[in-house]
Order: sequence, then C-alpha cells, then structure tokens
Amino acid sequence: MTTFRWRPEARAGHARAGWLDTAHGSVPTPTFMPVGTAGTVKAMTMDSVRATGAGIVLGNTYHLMLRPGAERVRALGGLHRFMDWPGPILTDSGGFQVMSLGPLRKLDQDGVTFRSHIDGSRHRLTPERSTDIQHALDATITMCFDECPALPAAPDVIAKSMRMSMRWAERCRTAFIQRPGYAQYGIIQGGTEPELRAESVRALTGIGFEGYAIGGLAVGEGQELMFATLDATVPLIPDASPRYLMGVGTPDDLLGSVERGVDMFDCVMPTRAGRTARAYTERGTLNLRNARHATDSRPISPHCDCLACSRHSRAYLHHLFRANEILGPMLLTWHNLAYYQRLMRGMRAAIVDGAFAAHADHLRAQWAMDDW
Ligand SMILES: O=c1nc[nH]c2cc3[nH]c(NCCN4CCCCC4)nc3cc12
Ligand SMILES: [Zn+2]
Repeated sequence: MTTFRWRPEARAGHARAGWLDTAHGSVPTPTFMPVGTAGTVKAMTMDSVRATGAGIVLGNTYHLMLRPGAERVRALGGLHRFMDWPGPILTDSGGFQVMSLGPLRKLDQDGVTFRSHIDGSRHRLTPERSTDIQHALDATITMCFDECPALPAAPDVIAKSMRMSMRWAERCRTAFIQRPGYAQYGIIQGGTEPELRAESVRALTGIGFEGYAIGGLAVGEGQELMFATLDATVPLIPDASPRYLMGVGTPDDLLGSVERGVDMFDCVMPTRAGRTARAYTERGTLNLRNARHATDSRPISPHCDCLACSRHSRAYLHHLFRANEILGPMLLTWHNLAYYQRLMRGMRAAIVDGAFAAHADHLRAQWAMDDW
C-alpha cells in the first residue's frame, strides 16, 4: 500500500530534489507536468508523452465535466484507463478555467454558475461538486476549488477573495475521500501581498493537506513580482510538503522557481508553442516558420534525442508548418516537451551533484545566446 509523500534527496539553498510517491508510481522532483486538458496532451500519444520523460500529467475538471462528463469517465474506469496513462494525474479544480474560459458566469459565496464554452449549457461548480468530479475522474492529486483573482487588485479585494477560497478549502477537505497514495492540495492565495499569503498558508496548514500549491500567480503580475511572492510564501510551507506553482512557466520562470523551493509545475507553453511553430532550445526559442530555416539541415537542437531532432531538420519542420501539415505540431510538441523534461532533469541532477548554482549560471548564459 503506497503512502502519498514527498521524499527529499538533495538540496541546494532553497532548491530541492526528491521523489513524489503516489498510488500511480513515484516521480522525481522537480517535475514538469504536460497539460492534458481534455484527457489528451494535444498532438501527442501517451507513448510519446512518456518518451519525453514526463512522469505526471495534468487534466482539467472544467473541460472533462463538460465533455465527455465525469460520470461517463467514472463508468469507463477513470481517467487513467480512459486516456491510457498509468502514471499519476493531477486535475485542476475548475475555478480558474471557468473565470478564464466560461462565458457568462456568476460567482457567489457558495460557488460559480456558468455557461459551457462548448454549447452554452448551464453548469454549477461548488467546492463539493469539484471535489466529487475529481474523485469520479480518479485523479491521483485533487486540487481545491478556489478563486484566482485577476491582478492587479486592491489588497482588500485580494483579502476577501482569499478568505472565500480558504472557506472553500475547508469544504473541499470535508468532501475529499482519503485513499492511500492519493492526495488533495490546498491552493495558497493572497495576490502579491506577503501578509495575505502568510494568512493563507496558516489557514491551509491548519486544515492540513498532502501538498500545497501557490495559486493566484502567472496572471500578468510579471516575473519580478511572481518571484518576490514566492520568496515571501514558499519558506512558510512545511518543508516535508510538495510545493506546486500553478500555470508556470517559461524555462527562466522554472529555473527561478526551482531556486525558490518549488517542486511541481504545469504550463501550456511548450504544447501551445509546439502548435504555433515555436521551438524551445538551449539558446532561446526559434520561430520555425521564419524563412531563414527553409534550407537549414541541422536538427532543432544537437542536444535533443526527440523524434524531431533525431530524424529531421529545421528545414523539414519549416516545410511542415508552411504546408500546414499535421506532422508539424506533432513533432514540435514532442520536441518542446522533451526540452522541458531535459531542463527539469538537468536542474535535478545539478542539485544532486551539488552544482546547482553553476548550472543556473550556465543555463542563463546559454539562453542569452540566441545565435543559432
Ligand atoms: O490560483 C489558481 N487556482 C487554480 N488554478 C490555477 C491555474 C493557473 N494558471 C495560471 N496561469 C496560466 C498562465 N498561462 C501562461 C501561458 C499562456 C496561458 C496562461 N495561474 C493559475 C492560477 C490558478
Ligand atoms: Zn528535439
């Protein structure tokens, strides 16, 4: 019987390398979760997701409750069976997606009523309903139902929103069905206000969760304010608990956040960029639609073992995107996810080897050289 827990392996300042043990296997941290919104990592098979080195993927309550429906996924054996992903799955709780996707929504102290962006049908999410849906999906890690306020916002607006999310966290914890190897994460809110962040951490650790997410960021506040908020918040989270920064981010965001003690990440950037001809490399990004790649026989990256880099040239990817061929997004999404996984593995190895500071300098120097 597996107990859900994060095990430390090595440290470098606030940065940590460890293992996340779950009912669906153990994952090395720090870890990047490919976004599998509607039960698929867009343009990827689950075998190719595994081949990139991913250990855990993210699904979305909002999308899956609208289509195909949580009860249907439960009847078909849960999300692991449905999408044929045997590893751990974390599901976001839906509040953020309703506020950013759902047209016509009404927020009240009890939850949110909204219309589906797919067919306009009416739906309601509450802390209990979101928790029940994530149980029906058989999510390995269930996220609390919260409100992510738009930034910038006045401190009293942030405080009111955070305190409502803390009341919702209590209701989520009550509704959560505890099972060995499964987890529920509280989501820390409080905008960019250190005192409100501290109040939120106290509220959530008072309830007690298997892990803690830093929510309410990557909503336009900018990297400097995001890092300052991490500096004020992460040290207050119990050391033995896994920390997850939601919606982040660029390679530079990931490096700075790992430096500040974050263990888990998710972001649509590598997959969305893969569909829009933007390639991530050790020296920054490339727009492969650009004519300068039309005759370039080199791989996207000489350091990459993905299908695109081992078998094809930049010229071929350029052609595929110019011709609007489906293989373009497939190959480039694979490459971008492989790059993100290689970045996480490299940071982890440097922490274990006691060389993290030097590795961070090397990464930043490389990204500054966009000369290929
Ligand atoms: O506070 C949150 N609670 C629940 N889920 C969240 C998801 C989030 N995703 C983001 N940011 C996503 C940023 N991403 C960057 C690439 C383009 C699309 C948006 N902040 C979040 C905060 C939250
Ligand atoms: Zn590659």
